[in-house]
Amino acid sequence: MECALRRVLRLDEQSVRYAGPRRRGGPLRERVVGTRILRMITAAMLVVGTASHIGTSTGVGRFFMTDPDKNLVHTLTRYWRWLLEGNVESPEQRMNRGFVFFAAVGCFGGALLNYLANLTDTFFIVVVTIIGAGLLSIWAYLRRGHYARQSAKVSCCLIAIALLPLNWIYNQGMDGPSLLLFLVVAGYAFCVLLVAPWQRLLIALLFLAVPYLLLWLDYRSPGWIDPYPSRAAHAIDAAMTYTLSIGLLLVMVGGFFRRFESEQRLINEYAEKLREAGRRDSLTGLFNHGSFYAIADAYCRQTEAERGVEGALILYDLDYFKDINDTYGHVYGDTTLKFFSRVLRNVVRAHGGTAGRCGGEEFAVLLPGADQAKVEKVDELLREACEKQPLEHGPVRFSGGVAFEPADSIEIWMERADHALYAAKCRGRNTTVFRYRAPPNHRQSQQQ
Ligand SMILES: Nc1nc2c(ncn2[C@@H]2O[C@H](COP(=O)(O)OP(=O)(O)OP(=O)(O)O)[C@@H](O)[C@H]2O)c(=O)[nH]1
Repeated sequence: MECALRRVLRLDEQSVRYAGPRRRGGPLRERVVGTRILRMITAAMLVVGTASHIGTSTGVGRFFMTDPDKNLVHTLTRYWRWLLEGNVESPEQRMNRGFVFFAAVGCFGGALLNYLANLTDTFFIVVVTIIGAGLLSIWAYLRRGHYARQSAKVSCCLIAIALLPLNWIYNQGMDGPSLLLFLVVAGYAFCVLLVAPWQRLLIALLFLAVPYLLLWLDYRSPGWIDPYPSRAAHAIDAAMTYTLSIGLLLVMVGGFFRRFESEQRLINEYAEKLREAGRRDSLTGLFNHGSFYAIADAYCRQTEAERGVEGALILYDLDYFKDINDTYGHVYGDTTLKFFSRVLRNVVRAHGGTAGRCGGEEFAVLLPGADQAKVEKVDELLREACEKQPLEHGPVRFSGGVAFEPADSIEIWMERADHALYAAKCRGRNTTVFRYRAPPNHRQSQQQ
C-alpha cells in the first residue's frame, strides 16, 4: 500500500531534489502528500455534492430522475440532503453543516492516508484526528437543530488556530495554499457568524493575526516548514486547494441566496397575515366593518350599469343582547357572538355570500345575485341552526332586515336594510323583514 502510494505520487529522488535540502533536519518525510490527498477527496465530494444539489434545485436533475436508469443524481441528492439537513431547516444552518462536515471529512481522510502511507509524524495524525472528531461532533450537534452560531464560532476557531497552521507547516508555508484557505474560512466566518460588531472585529483580528504569526515563523525559522516533494505535488496541491475553495464559496453563496429567498418568503407571508388581520374582526374572524363595506361597495359599483340585477344585503342584530351580557356576563356574551358568527359564516359561505361584523352584536351579509327565495333559504337555515344548537342559557335569537337590488352606494343600501331591521325589531324581534324592495328604476330616480 505504502509503495503503491509513493509510486502514484512519484516520490522519487528527482522529486526530493525539487524540494531542496531538508530544512527541518532528519530524512525527508512525505507527510504533505496525505494532506494533499485529503483535500482532493474533500474537493471531489464537495463538487459532486454541490453539483447534485444545484442540479435538483434548478431542475436540471429532474431530467436524470425521470429516467430510472439515470437516478445517480437522485441518490446523491438524498445522501447530500441527509448530511446537510437536520431537524431545523434554515439556509444558515445548512451552510454551516456543509462547511463543518467537509472540514471534518478532510481531517479524517488526511489522518487516515498519512497513517496508511506512513507520511507524517504521529503527532500530526493524532492532532488532525482530534480536530476532525471535534468538527464531526459539532456537525452532529448542528444536525439535531441546535444553535448554529455557537458551534460555528467553535469550528472557526478550531480551523483557524489549529487546522490551518498545521496545514501551513506541513505544506510549504507561505509558498503553499494555506493563505488561500485562510481567506475562504475567514469569508465563511464573516458570512455565518452574524454576531455583534466587536465580535466581528475579533474574528477579523484572529484571521489576520494567525497568518501574520505564521509568516513571521516562516521567515525567521524556515526549518519548521516542510517543503513540497516535487513540482507536480505543488501544482496538484494548488489545483485541489483552488477547487476546494471554489466549492466552499459555492456552498456559502448558495446558502446566502437560499437565506435571502426564505427571508423574502417569510416577509411576504407576514405581510399577507398582517393584511388579513387588518381586514378581520379579532373576536369573530368575520370581515370587519371597513372591509365588509369595501366589498359591498365594490359590488354596488360593479352592478351599477346593469339594470334589475339581483342581490341582497341583510343586516342581523342579536335580540336583547344587553340583557344576555348583564345577566350571564361579557364572557358568555362573547361566546354567543362567536357561536353566531361561526354559524352565519358557514351558512353564508355555502350560498356564495360574504359575512361581516358591523359592530357590537350587528352583522351584515352580502349575497350577490340572490333572489328572495335564496335569501329566505339562508335565513331559514340560520334560524334552524341556532335553534338546534342552544347555548348554555338557550338558543341565540336575532332579527333581520333585507334590502334587495344593489343601490348606488353601500351607504344607501345599508340604510334600506337598516329600515327593514328596525321593522323586524318593531314586530317583536326573532324575525326577518324582506319587504324593503327598491322601487323600479330606483337608481335612475335617485340620480335625478
Ligand atoms: N360581550 C360583548 N358585548 C358587546 C360587544 N360589543 C357590544 N356589546 C354589547 O352589546 C350590547 C348591545 O345592546 P343594545 O344595543 O341595547 O341591543 P340589545 O340589548 O340587543 O337590544 P335589541 O337590539 O333592541 O334587541 C351592549 O350592552 C354592548 O355593551 C362585544 O364585543 N362583546
